[in-house]
Amino acid sequence: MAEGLIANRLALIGIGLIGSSIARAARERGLVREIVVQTRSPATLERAKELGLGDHYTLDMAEAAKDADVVIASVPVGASEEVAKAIAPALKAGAIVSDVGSVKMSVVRQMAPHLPSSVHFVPAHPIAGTEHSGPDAGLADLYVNRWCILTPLPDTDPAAVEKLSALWRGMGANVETMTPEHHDLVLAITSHVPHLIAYNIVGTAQHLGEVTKSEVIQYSAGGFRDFTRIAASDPTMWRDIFLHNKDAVLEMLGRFSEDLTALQRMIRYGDGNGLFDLFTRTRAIRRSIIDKGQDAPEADFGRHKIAAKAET
Ligand SMILES: NC(=O)c1ccc[n+]([C@@H]2O[C@H](COP(=O)([O-])OP(=O)(O)OC[C@H]3O[C@@H](n4cnc5c(N)ncnc54)[C@H](O)[C@@H]3O)[C@@H](O)[C@H]2O)c1
Ligand SMILES: O=C(O)C(=O)C[C@]1(C(=O)O)C=C[C@@H](O)C=C1
Repeated sequence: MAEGLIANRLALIGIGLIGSSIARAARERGLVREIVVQTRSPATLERAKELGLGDHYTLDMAEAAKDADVVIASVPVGASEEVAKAIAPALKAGAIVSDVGSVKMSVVRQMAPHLPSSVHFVPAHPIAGTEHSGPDAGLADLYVNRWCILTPLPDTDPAAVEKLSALWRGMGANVETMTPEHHDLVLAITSHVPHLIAYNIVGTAQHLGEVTKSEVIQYSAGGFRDFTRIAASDPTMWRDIFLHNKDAVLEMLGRFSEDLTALQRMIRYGDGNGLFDLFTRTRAIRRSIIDKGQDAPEADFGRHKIAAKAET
């Protein structure tokens, strides 16, 4: 295989923000020889063709998976089982099957039982995205210097894990491996709960606007705007994330609510020192995240801290 080439045929099931970013990055960096694009709507498939995202196009998942060395599902996590069932009969022996879902335990549960033992299943999650969706939203450099977490099962062939890692590294990502359980706990606090809070505060502001007939939304200042960018994210994707990472999200939300109540008390009882101390600590943490570069390889996922806390 030519230098830089990781696979001959890459099949992309789903060609939205994440799938089309993979297509663009893999093509631009010469990581695969051919790309097969699958999506369920003829209009999106036509758009993918216009954008030149692949070499072959189909609406049929099994047709796409046939003869592929690597198949990556980039669909809402709730559709994972449907994908596994559809592609399973068409997969060639030795193929790598992966995904990009924001939740990992549920994806493993949905997909693993349907995949033949002759293929290698290596679930993955690039920690990179935007609030936009669809094939036009993809970016060739979306994964550069971002983390991609792989959650292989204990009996997964290390060579397959290494091949998928090489593909993600080839797209510019830093690759980390962890268990699906640990992934779901970490992402609940770093990604899922923040999205829930953003969705919620926009809802609260809108409700307030309706009740008082004031202009809450119209005059929302920089803080609200910065804080709520992610509330514009895709409703299907986020509905599925919350339904499929229920336990970890509820665990982190419980902790968040307790901390919020503590803040509420400080305000109620005029505990200025308490507020000042907390804001001083959080400012230092937030600044260190920016200084380190959130996605730099040295950054720590805080996994030990979170795991230790969750076990208490
Ligand atoms: N958007 C992000 O920031 C981000 C980041 C990392 C991972 N992810 C994960 O990537 C996956 C795809 O997200 P995206 O942002 O590319 O979404 P998207 O909406 O841009 O694209 C979704 C694709 O999946 C297809 N699809 C939707 N429902 C389907 C179904 N029921 N059956 C088959 N195909 C279906 C759509 O036709 C489209 O091709 C999700 O699992 C999400 O959790 C998203
Ligand atoms: O930047 C954004 O818009 C994102 O929400 C990206 C983000 C995140 O929370 O960091 C969202 C979901 C993914 O699973 C991975 C990345």
